[in-house]
Amino acid sequence: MATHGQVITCKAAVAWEPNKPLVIEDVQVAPPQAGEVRVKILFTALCHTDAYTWSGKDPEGLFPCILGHEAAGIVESVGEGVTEVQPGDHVIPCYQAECKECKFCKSGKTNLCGKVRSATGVGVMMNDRKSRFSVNGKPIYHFMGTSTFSQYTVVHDVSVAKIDPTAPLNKVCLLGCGVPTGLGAVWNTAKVEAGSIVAIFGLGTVGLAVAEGAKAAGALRIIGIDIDPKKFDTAKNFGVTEFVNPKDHEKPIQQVLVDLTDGGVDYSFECIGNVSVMRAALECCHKGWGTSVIVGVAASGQEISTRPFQLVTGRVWKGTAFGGFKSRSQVPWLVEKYLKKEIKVDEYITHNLTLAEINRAFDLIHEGGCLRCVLDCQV
Ligand SMILES: NC(=O)c1ccc[n+]([C@@H]2O[C@H](COP(=O)([O-])OP(=O)(O)OC[C@H]3O[C@@H](n4cnc5c(N)ncnc54)[C@H](O)[C@@H]3O)[C@@H](O)[C@H]2O)c1
Ligand SMILES: N[C@@H](CCC(=O)N[C@@H](CSCO)C(=O)NCC(=O)O)C(=O)O
Ligand SMILES: [Zn+2]
Ligand SMILES: [Zn+2]
Repeated sequence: MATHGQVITCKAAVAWEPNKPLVIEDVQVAPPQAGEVRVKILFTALCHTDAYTWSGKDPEGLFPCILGHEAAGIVESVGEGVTEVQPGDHVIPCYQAECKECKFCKSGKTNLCGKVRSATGVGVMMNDRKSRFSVNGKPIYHFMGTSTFSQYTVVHDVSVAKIDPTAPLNKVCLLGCGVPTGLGAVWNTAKVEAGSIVAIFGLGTVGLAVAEGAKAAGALRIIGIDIDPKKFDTAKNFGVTEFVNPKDHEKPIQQVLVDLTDGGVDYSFECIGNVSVMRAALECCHKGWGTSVIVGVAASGQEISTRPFQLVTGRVWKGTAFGGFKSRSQVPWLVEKYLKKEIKVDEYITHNLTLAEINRAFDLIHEGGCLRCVLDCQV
C-alpha cells in the first residue's frame, strides 16, 4: 500500500471552538501505532451527541477536535499486533469498545468496556496518550475514540467492527450509533415483552428506533411524545400507535399518560436529554413494575430528581449506552439483519450532503425535519 506507514494529509472538519462553525482543514493523520487501525471514512452521519459536544456542554468535550461517531469505511492500514482486521476490510468504528478481556467485557453484565475508555474520554490514543491528528503541527483531539468527520481516522483495534463487504456503507454507517441505541434500549436494556404499553419521549432517530424495537417485541401500545407535531406522521411508519404533544395539555405529561393507560406504562424511554422529561418518563410508569430507560444525554451540571417513593413503590430507573449492544460482536449481526430487511436503516436517512457541507448538516439537525443526514466524505 502506497500510504502504509506514511502520514496521510486529508480533509477533515475541525471544531476549533465550541459552537463556532467547523472548518474543513488539511489534516495530517499519523500512521496507526500498535493496536491501532487507520480507516478511510467513506460515509458519516451526524448524531445529536455530536451537536451536544460541539455546543460546549459536554464535560468531556475538548477543543480543537474532530467530532463524529456514526460512520462506515475501509481499513487503510493496521498497526503492530492487529489481527482481527486487515487493509481492505469494511468496518464500522465503535465508540463503545469491546476488548473481550477486561473486567467489564468478561462480566456478562454490561456492554461497556474499560480497555481504552480512559484515553477516548480525553481525546487521545492509549499507546502514547497522544493524538494522531494535527494541523500544521498543532495536535487536534480525537472524539469518542472515533472522529469520523474526517477522510481518514485512527481508532483502537477494540473499537472497530468488521462487517459484510456487500453492505452499502452509505446506509449502514447509521449502525454506528442511533439505530442500535434505540433497538437495544428495548431489546437488551428494558427487555420489553409482547403486550406491553410503551411510552417514548422524543421522536428523533433514537426514539423512532425505540418504536421499531418495541413493535418487533410485540408491544401492544406505543405512545410517542414530542413537542413537534410534525413527528407523528413519520412516527407511525416506525410503529408508534398514539401521539401525545405535551403542549396540548395543561396537566403534567406524566399525569396525562397515567390517565391514558389505566395507571401508567410498562416501559418508558427518554430519548431527548432533558432532565425534567426524564422525571416525567419515570413518573408515568406503572406502580409496582414500570421501568424507565434514560437514553438521552443531558448537559454538564444537569441532574435528575424524583421522590424516592417512586422507586420504593416499584418503578425502576435505568440507562443505556449504545443500547447495551456489544459493539464488535453485535454490529456485524445488525448489519446482517439490515441486509435481510429485518431492521430499517434507509428510512432514517432524510438528507445526504458532503463532508464539505457539514455546517449545513448541523443546521438541519436542529431544524426538526431531519432524522439522519449522511455525509459523503470522499467527494
Ligand atoms: N445513550 C446513548 O448511547 C445514546 C446514543 C445516541 C444518542 N443519544 C442521545 O439520545 C438523544 C436523542 O438523539 P437523537 O439523535 O434522536 O436526537 P433528535 O434531536 O433527533 O431527537 C430529539 C427529539 O426530541 C424532541 N423533543 C425535544 N424536546 C422535547 C420535549 N421537551 N418533550 C418532548 N419531545 C421533545 C424533538 O422534537 C426531537 O424530535 C440525544 O440526547 C442524544 O445525545 C444517546
Ligand atoms: N461525554 C458525555 C457522555 C456522553 C454519553 O453518555 N455518551 C453515550 C453515547 S452517546 C452516543 O450518541 C455513551 O456511550 N456513554 C457511555 C460512555 O461514554 O462510556 C458526558 O460526560 O456527558
Ligand atoms: Zn450518537
Ligand atoms: Zn473490554
